[in-house]
Amino acid sequence: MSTTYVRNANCDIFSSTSTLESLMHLERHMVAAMSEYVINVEHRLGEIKHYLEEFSQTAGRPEYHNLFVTEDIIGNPLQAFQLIKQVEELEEKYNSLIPSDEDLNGAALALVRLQDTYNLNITDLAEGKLLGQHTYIAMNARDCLFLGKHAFNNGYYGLAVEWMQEALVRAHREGNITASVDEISTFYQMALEIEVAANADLKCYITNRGHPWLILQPVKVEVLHKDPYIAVFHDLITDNEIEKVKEIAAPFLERAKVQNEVKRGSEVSDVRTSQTAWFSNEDYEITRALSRRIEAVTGLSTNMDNGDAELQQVANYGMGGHYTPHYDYLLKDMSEEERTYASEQERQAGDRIATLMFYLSDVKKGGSTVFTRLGVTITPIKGSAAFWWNLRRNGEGIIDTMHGACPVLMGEKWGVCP
Ligand SMILES: O=C(O)CCC(=O)C(=O)O
Ligand SMILES: [Fe+2]
Repeated sequence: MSTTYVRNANCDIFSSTSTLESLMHLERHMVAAMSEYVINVEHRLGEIKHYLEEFSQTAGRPEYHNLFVTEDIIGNPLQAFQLIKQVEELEEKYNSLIPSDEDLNGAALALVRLQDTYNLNITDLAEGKLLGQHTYIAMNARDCLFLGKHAFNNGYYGLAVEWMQEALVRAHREGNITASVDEISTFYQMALEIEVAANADLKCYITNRGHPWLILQPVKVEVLHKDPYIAVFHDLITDNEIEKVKEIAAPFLERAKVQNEVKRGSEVSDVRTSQTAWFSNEDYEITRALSRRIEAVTGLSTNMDNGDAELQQVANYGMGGHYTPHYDYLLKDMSEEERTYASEQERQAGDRIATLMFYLSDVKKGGSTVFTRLGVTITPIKGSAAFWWNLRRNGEGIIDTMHGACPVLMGEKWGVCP
C-alpha cells in the first residue's frame, strides 16, 4: 500500500508540472490569439467607422433626424452581425481551452495539498517563494482567502485557519484591497471554531466499557485526536505477556513484505524495514488472550475465521527500521485482479476497519507512530496500545489516517498489530 502512495505522490507532481506547462502554452496561444483579435477588431472598427460615416451621410443626415428611415440601418447592421459573430466564434474556439471553475478548484486544492504534504511555509508561498526560490508569483488577500475556503470545504480546518490568517495579514497591508478584513474575518472565525471543536474534549479517562473483564482492570484511555479518532490505551498488556509474545515470535520473524503493484505480489521492500511473524488465534493462548482483550476494549470482533480480523502480526524493528506513511485500508482501493494477488494474510484481513497496535517495548529514540496529515505522534510506551479507526461508518477510507513508523534511532521496537 505504501508503494501506491509513493507512486501517486510522484504522479501528482508530474501531472501538476505538466498541467502548468500546458497552461503556459495555453497562455502563449492566447496572447497570439488576442493579438490577432486586436488586429481583427481594429479592422472591424475601421469598418464600423466607415459605416457610421456612411450613416451620417445617409440616414443620419440632419434632414432625416425627425424621420423614421430604417432601411439603410437595417441594411448595414449585417456588418455589426458579422462582428458579433466573429467575436462569438473566437470565444467559442478558445472557451474549451480556458480553465473552468472546476480546473480552478482543482488547482486550489492541489496547492493546499502540496503545502500540507511538504509542510511548505504559507507566508513564503503567498509571497511567491517555493522551496527557497522566488517565483515572483505572489498572492493577494483574496487568493489566500480562496485557498482557505478550499481547505475548509475539504475538511482541512487547521490549514483553512492558516490560509485565512495569511489573508488577514495581507488584507491589512493591501493598498488596492482585494478582500476586506471583515469578509475574511467571518470565514476565519468559522474555520477557527470548527478547528477548535474538532479537537476539543481531548482527554484521558478510565472506563470498563460495561465489559465484565474490564471491571477489575479498567482501561486507561488517552484521546489524541477526535476526528478521526486516535487514542492510546495505557497498560493494556502486561510485561509477562510481552515476554510470551516475543518468545513465540522470535523463531518465526522474517523480513516484512508489502504489496507490490508492479510485480503483483508481496515482496521485501525498503518501504517497510522490520521483521514480522504472523499468528492465528488457534496458535497460542497468548494470541487468544490478546484477541479477547481487544474485543473487550474496542467492541470489535477478532474472529479470524470469518475474516473479521487479520492474523496477529508481531513486528520487530531494529535500528533504522521504519515504515513509510501508508493507509491500513488496503483492499478497498484494489481492483478485483489486484486482490487476487494480495497475500493470504492481506486477503483474509480485508479492509482494516480499525487498527490496534500493542507496543511491546519502549524505544530509546525514534520509532514513533506518526500521522503525517494530522501531525499526531504516538511515542511507543511498553504495554500501551495505539488505536484508531481507518474507515468511516459508510466504509469509506479516512485519508487523514495516513501514518507511518519513524526510523528507530536507538534501541529496538516491538509491536503487535492484530
Ligand atoms: O509500527 C508502527 O508504528 C506502525 C505499524 C503500522 O502502521 C502497521 O503495521 O500497519
Ligand atoms: Fe499501518
